[in-house]
Amino acid sequence: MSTELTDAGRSALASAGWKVAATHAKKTYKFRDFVEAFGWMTSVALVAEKLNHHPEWFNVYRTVDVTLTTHDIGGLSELDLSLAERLDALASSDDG
Ligand SMILES: C[C@H](O)[C@H](O)[C@H]1CNC2=NC(N)=NC(=O)C2=N1
Repeated sequence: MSTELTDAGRSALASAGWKVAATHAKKTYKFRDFVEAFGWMTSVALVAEKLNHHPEWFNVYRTVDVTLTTHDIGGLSELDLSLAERLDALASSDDG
């Protein structure tokens, strides 16, 4: 069973630009074009498989809306914070 995210963890998500709600966190990523968006999603897919924790997302052209939540606790867990950190790191490594 995952552990519920602490208040400090919630603050960390908010500071990183995530919109934090009671049961989930959301962020919109915007890339240069569809290929960059989809490339990022492909990298994220491999990380998500490794973590066994997967984003809920919606892609239109160069925009990806992401929601993070942990089903087995019906809310945010430490796994969501770990995944968020990976998503942000992969998105900033796409900058150049
Ligand atoms: C059985 C398997 O461990 C679970 O379904 C995993 C897979 N990926 C998951 N991803 C997310 N975001 N939340 C989960 O609770 C979750 N659970």
